[in-house]
Amino acid sequence: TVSETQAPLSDGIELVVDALVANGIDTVYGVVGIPVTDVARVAQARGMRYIGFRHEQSAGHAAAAAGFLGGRPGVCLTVSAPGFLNGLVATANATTNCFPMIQISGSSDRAVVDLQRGGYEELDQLATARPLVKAAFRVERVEDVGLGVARAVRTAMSGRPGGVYLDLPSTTLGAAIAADEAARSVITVVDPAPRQLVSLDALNRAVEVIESARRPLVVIGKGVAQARAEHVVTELVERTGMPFLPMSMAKGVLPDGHPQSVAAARSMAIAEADVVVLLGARLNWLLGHGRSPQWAEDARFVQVEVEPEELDSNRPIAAPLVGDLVSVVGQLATALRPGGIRIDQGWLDRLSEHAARNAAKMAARLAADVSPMNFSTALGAVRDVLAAHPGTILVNEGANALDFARDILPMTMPRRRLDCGTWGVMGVGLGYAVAAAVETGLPVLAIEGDSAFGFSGMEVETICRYGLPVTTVVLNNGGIYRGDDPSQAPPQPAPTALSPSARYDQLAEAFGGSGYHVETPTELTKALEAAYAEGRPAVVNCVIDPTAGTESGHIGGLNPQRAASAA
Ligand SMILES: Cc1ncc(Cc2csc(CCOP(=O)(O)OP(=O)(O)O)c2C)c(N)n1
Ligand SMILES: [Mg+2]
Repeated sequence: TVSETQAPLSDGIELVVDALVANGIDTVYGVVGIPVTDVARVAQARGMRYIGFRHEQSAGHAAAAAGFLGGRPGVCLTVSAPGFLNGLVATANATTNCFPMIQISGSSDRAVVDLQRGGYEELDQLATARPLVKAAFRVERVEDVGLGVARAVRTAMSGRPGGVYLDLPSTTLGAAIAADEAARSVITVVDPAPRQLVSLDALNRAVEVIESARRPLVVIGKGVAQARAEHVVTELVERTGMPFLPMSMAKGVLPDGHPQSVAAARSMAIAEADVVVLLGARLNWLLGHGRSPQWAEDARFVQVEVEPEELDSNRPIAAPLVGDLVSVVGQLATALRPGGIRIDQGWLDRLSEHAARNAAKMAARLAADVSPMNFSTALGAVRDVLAAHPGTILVNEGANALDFARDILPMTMPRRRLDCGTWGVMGVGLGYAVAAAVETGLPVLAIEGDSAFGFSGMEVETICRYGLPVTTVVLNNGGIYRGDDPSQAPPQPAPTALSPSARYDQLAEAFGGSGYHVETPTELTKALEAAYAEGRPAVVNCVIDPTAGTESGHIGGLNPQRAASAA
């Protein structure tokens, strides 16, 4: 309360909300509790959306997805210690994925924590977060809250985007400050991700390398989707005629059906390319570290990358271009002369023939009349429904559920696919789905392995509580990778086993959503069409042949190669 004479007061809780609003943040994803519940209340009172989750990891994944989709940091709000730790997985994953997000967490009284006196939810959260995120800041003084938020916004967005941790002790949140001083302390960040162009020397070097190519290949990474660089990348690809390969979350930057896409001939394109142009794509494990035999020993790499230290991480980069993708790809597209690259037409023809053969083999698998369904026949039905709803945002996780869906479900627009990403994290699904629906208002289709679904399954209640247009399809093969793994010690279930007759559809019904249990492609098609027509929360329990999967999907080779047991 304010007496007649006293100047109006604000406090840390009001101030953190003022600072978020001043920086264009309109949504907070979180789980409330001590000491942040009033932050969520004040956010709502200020006209922001607060989306309350069942687990902080999903709230954090939602904030990360909001950052990827929305072009400004997503914000996750967590309570101290265990809530902070639950959210930290998502902030670390956002950092690995280069998605801009801020995890704001309450923390316990420093005076007690630093003397380890056994305080409530005692943990040095700043020290815990620092090694796992792009940057971590703590605000001790209430007058610095605006500065802390501004630093978090700029750090999350600039250079290589990532996850930033902002620690707000309960004492800071509760501290009073004169309202006029509070207003003056708020900082609105100007141009959080400034343009960065390359020098003429660097540009000419890259032009020389690219124009020397006979078998060039453009690899489009999710950084292009994140940077909203689809227009300049389309110009570069179509002006030069170079074939391109999209990484999974870059699908749709150019439509998957584009004549220059060589996704269906990926291995051949990678093995035979003599000049590789990496656009917002890192030569990490997802690209075999750029090593032979997957890649040609003498291939030369041009890399457009905002983080200089990424260059040469796996292969020497013949022409490094350090800057932001929109600026640098625009410079490159202009500098490359039409017809300046003499691409080997015979190579292009062989790639097209190979891609057409692979596409025909896939089409046969999708149309196979088998029962029970397998991944191909189920996803063949999904593919046809998705084609009728091109604006859909697709969320996808699992092992086989991921690998088959990535190859079978084409994307035609950028930022319409969200999946396990660079870290291969299970548990992103429903958090990503919530953010996709909240941020875009578009229909969301989550294609989930049954194990992957379980990591965030309770968020079905969140989806139902907000009435979001999210349809979750559980590809239920009764296990992690497959459902027929023999147990080493019956009657114990095998380590990979899940309930073979689980009815995930009934979870939706428990919270007022629609549930569908399907065993054929026709039933799956009908369920999806009904869910789209309703535009409300739905879970489709899709029975898949338990023998249909392979251990670890396409990356089984990463498991330990056990020489002893092979002997
Ligand atoms: C946080 C975390 N914990 C465990 C794992 C290890 C894993 C990789 S893929 C996967 C699930 C595979 O089963 P699912 O039923 O979803 O898919 P399918 O192959 O179609 O049967 C697990 C548990 C990862 N990557 N992340
Ligand atoms: Mg499974």
